Amino acid sequence: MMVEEVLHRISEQAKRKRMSLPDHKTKIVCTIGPASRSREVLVRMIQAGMDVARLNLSHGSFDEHRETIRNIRAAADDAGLPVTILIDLPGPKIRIGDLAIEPLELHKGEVVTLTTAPAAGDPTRIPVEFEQFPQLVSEGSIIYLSDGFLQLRVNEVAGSDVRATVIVGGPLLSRKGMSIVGGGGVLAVSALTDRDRECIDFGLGEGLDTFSISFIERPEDILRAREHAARSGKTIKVISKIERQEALANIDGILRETDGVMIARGDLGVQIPIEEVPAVQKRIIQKANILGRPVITATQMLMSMTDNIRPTRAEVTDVANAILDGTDAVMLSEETSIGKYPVETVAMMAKIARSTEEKRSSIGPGCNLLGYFRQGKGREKITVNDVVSLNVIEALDALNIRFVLTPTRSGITPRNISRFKPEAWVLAFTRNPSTAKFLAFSYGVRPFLIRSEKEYWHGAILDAIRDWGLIEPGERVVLTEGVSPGREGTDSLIILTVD
Ligand SMILES: Nc1ncnc2c1ncn2[C@@H]1O[C@H](COP(=O)(O)OP(=O)(O)OP(=O)(O)O)[C@@H](O)[C@H]1O
Ligand SMILES: CC(=O)C(=O)O
Ligand SMILES: [K+]
Ligand SMILES: [Mg+2]
Repeated sequence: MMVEEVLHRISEQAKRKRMSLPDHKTKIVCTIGPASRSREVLVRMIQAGMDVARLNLSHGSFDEHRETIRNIRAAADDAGLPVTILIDLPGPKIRIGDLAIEPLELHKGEVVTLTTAPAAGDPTRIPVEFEQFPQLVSEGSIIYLSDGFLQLRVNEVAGSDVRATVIVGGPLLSRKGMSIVGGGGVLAVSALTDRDRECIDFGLGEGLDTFSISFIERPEDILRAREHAARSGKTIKVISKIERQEALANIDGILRETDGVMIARGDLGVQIPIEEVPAVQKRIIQKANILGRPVITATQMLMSMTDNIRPTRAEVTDVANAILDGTDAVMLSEETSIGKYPVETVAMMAKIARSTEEKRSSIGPGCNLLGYFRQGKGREKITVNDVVSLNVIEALDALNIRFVLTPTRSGITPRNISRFKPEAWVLAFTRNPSTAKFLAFSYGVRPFLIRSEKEYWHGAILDAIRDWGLIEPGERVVLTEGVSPGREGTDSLIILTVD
């Protein structure tokens, strides 16, 4: 009965369309906003390759996001493809409020007033949604707006008003972020704010369990989020957004505690010298790969496609380089939330990913992860699971195998294989919906939800993939399994020839 049940479930997933896998393995995360929240656009984005829909709770109301969540679920059903929803928490970011006229054009040399007093309707005053703001700046402070695209220099502080001269002008939109350099004020707010807790409750209420925490400082910030969810009896998956200096100083502890990590280059590029971003990106990707944590490279990847149908060469190269560095996922922000070409941008991402992945082996690995584990430091701390994943990679290469089948509870086994960025697909079979959802962030992993007991998995899984037409008769596949009694996790691999 168990076997029938699993077959029924898997074939249900496959029946909608004859099972096919994408032509690329890099996962694509898209920020959903006014340009993309309709069911119709979402279906096309999913078909173009969107794996994860990101809702940035810094923007929009709970009601709006609730409707967007409904649309995403309906669109995923329409497309017959899985989509994971990521809730991005606002964090302690100082933002400007809603502008009376949008965009507000700031001109070089002009003097503007930023104010924490109600400024509604007065187009000459820019509201700031942070009461202590005037205390954080003083004459000479530099204020960066909108990820540093706009710059102001403070002339004077008068009560709740701050007057500043525009050094670098341009269009300003509502609710853009602000970053202050110089001024003596210290921003002493925890990475997990009260608003973040409300947003976690909102997400849990919508049946979601994957959250990204903005401006994480240290591992304790992750624990606070986990504890908050635990009060409602829930377990959550946390993606730590690395976007400030303190997080870089604590990166090893953060990576150990977190489920996944995002290189949030928008804020990071203002919080640290911008020229250090490329090296930081490579270092975080390497560390995340070693620990088998999925890593997302985010912000400005195809920025010019917000307005144009074609990206720049530099942007295409940036996406390709992040993939060669070993990123699991790439993310789109403005491009899909407010851009003119959300669907085309996703399709472009997918095209760059396919082409880059095809050439990865001839270009050579960005970081030598295999070497790390086979000699040097990785050798000392090696686990049984590490050894199994290394043996899987060896078998895939030596025998030219196209599929690894991994029954999994926590997702560790497919993630540990995926971190080597193999050419084979990792098909992960799990009974845990949360595990299946979170594997959407891992390179080259396709999760399937099953209901059967472990003993019945092998036959059922093989039957199902044969039915899908993914595997040719006579083809070899790798299957991982846990056989040690009383020990959790994978400790064995089998090389099976499909009849
Ligand atoms: N739900 C939304 N409603 C309206 N506009 C949105 C929404 N989500 C995103 N946007 C727009 O897209 C822009 C880019 O999105 P993004 O998620 O990068 O935000 P951000 O303001 O840079 O903040 P963060 O640092 O948290 O990412 C936002 O600044 C905003 O203008
Ligand atoms: C994504 C994000 O928060 C950033 O790039 O700053
Ligand atoms: K955010
Ligand atoms: Mg940010």
